[in-house]
Amino acid sequence: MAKKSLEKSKIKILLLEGVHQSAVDSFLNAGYTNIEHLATSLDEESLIERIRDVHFVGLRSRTQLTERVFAAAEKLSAVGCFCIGTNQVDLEAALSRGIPVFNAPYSNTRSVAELVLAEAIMLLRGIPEKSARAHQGEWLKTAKNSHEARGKTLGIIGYGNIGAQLSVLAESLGFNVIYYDVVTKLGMGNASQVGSMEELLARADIVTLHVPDLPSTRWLIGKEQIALMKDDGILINASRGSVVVIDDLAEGLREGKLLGAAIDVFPVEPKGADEEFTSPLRGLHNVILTPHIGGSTLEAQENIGVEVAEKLITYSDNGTTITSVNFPEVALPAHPDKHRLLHIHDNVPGVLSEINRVLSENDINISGQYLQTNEKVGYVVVDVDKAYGPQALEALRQVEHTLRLRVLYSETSFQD
Ligand SMILES: NC(=O)c1ccc[n+]([C@@H]2O[C@H](COP(=O)([O-])OP(=O)(O)OC[C@H]3O[C@@H](n4cnc5c(N)ncnc54)[C@H](O)[C@@H]3O)[C@@H](O)[C@H]2O)c1
Ligand SMILES: O=C(O)[C@H](O)COP(=O)(O)O
Repeated sequence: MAKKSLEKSKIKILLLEGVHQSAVDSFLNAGYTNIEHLATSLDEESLIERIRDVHFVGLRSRTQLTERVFAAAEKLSAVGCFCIGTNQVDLEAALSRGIPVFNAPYSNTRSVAELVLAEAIMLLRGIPEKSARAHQGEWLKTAKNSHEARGKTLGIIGYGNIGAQLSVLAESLGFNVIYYDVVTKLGMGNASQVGSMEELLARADIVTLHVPDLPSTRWLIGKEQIALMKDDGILINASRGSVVVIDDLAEGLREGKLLGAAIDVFPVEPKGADEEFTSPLRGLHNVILTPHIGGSTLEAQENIGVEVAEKLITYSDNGTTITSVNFPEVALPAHPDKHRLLHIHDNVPGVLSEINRVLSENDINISGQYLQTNEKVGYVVVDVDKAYGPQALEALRQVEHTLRLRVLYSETSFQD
């Protein structure tokens, strides 16, 4: 009887944090029907219980995939972050188990850029305070501390996908744009790169942060950096809560050094809608506080749902790891009527020749082969003629340094 891959209906997919329905629809359209779709995140213990028989997990920025969670996730094949950031996932723990992690690096950049631009204008006009007072029946009609955006300098720290998109939108409104990045980057439009963060802090009327969460960006902006900013400067952070020392920012605002701030991400964020949000910034004038919604637009979420689901489906169906954030990137064109072996191993010399020795000893003809490695892991995709016995697969599993072997039988797809 012809060998069959695990039926798609048996491949279990767990989607957390209200991942958009577009992801569910993509899986269903591709034949994957065993989907659990939760509106919330799960804490570590609950996740450990729920993830044991899960093949693919999808999450957003709140769910922590720790070493303990990966240790419990015996069947986990791949992770989809339905967002940009992947700092919530222990990427090393995933890699050491041969599990690729995917994300959506572009789908919500526009949403963040638009929000930041809107906040910059609101803060330049003192709208948060004026609006709050009006709600209380007061009429704060004054031009004091109110400024046009035109001609102001917007300083972008981190000129990646979001920073660069923001740069274009901001210039079209009349901002002068300067940016600081650890990498030398060509500016969009007339934006110009400055040589140091200190220079940017000193020159910008509004400083906005768009760096990833890295050891080098932890607490990047604290007392010392705020002191370097212009008097009446404005700080916006929609990157990660670990980038700004929030107590120092609160002090800068209370003392009147800064005119205002807009903060979307916090060092500690509530785990759900029923947990109180606490922050030293609560109650301060001219401060916009938002609950980590920079990328939360229907447009972005719908696009992210499709983008990441497709990456997981493609990996499940044919082993493609292109755009994975932690894995060697491999895409081998399909060879009709061949079986596909996906061999994931520690990146040490000699594994590929050992795999080929096993294939040769078992008289298995290779139709196509592609190997990619990163510092830790090697990933080889081999398309082979169908005739071989179970002992060949077992021998491949026994190759020293093997982390994982998957077989995609040509009739359908996927096996363990
Ligand atoms: N608030 C939200 O809802 C929301 C939504 C999307 C993304 N984000 C966050 O926004 C951030 C930026 O996202 P992106 O897609 O633009 O990332 P990106 O990777 O495209 O760009 C990040 C840039 O920061 C630069 N950088 C790294 N370290 C730096 C440092 N110490 N100083 C200056 N520059 C540095 C990099 O070189 C890169 O150009 C990420 O932290 C992401 O998680 C938040
Ligand atoms: O990394 C991201 O894309 C943002 O932080 C958005 O995360 P979210 O999907 O949890 O809103």
